[in-house]
Amino acid sequence: MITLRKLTKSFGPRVLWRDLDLTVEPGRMLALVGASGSGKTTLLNCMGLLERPTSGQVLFQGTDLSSLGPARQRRFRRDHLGYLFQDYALIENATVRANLDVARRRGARPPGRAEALARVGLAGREQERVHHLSGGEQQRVALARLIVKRPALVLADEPTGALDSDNAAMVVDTLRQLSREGCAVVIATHDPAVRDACDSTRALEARGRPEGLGRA
Ligand SMILES: Nc1ncnc2c1ncn2[C@@H]1O[C@H](COP(=O)(O)OP(=O)(O)OP(=O)(O)O)[C@@H](O)[C@H]1O
Repeated sequence: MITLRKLTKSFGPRVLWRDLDLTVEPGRMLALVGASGSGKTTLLNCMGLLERPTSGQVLFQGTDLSSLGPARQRRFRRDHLGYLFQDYALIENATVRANLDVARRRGARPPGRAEALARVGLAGREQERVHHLSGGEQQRVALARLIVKRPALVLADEPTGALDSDNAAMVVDTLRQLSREGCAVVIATHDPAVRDACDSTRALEARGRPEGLGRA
């Protein structure tokens, strides 16, 4: 379970969000929505410890992640966190197999590589180089990487933004399957179909101007 407590993020005088409280339980999918620039990516990055909030806490299974030292933060990312991006974020000049092996944890239980690839419709494609695959196939590799990793928390940033409807449905179905297996899933999205497939929605407000300046 991940809990945000009174989380605030500012860039200079500009407050993106203030005193945000949020909990995502295992087995649940949350859609983060809001206008472009409302801070969805920044919020995911704070949850994934890629960025520091200005104030507040990010609690994972009761531990305040922002209070951990760099080594324990790295371990959290390695052991518990899975990311899914619009641009796939794979090692492009490596094989499908190598991309999955990076994620697989030592001593991990099945599903293994072959089963994960079968689940995303890429059975037998282990030896292919990622840069030879289509965009939709690359996102399927990224999904297979999540399946072999089985993270407790998946943060997905516009994961269907560049995909056709079949591949988008594969993304939603796979994230739903991961949530059924106990994962907490947070998806930043502009896609109403993805939002509707989630259990709940959190809308971030667009706050274009520095606080205290009022409306034009
Ligand atoms: N390091 C930074 N320094 C200053 N401003 C930043 C920084 N990172 C993000 N921002 C600003 O914060 C705002 C929120 O950005 P963010 O990418 O989180 O929005 P978003 O809701 O994900 O947008 P989109 O839907 O277009 O992806 C933007 O105006 C962006 O320019």
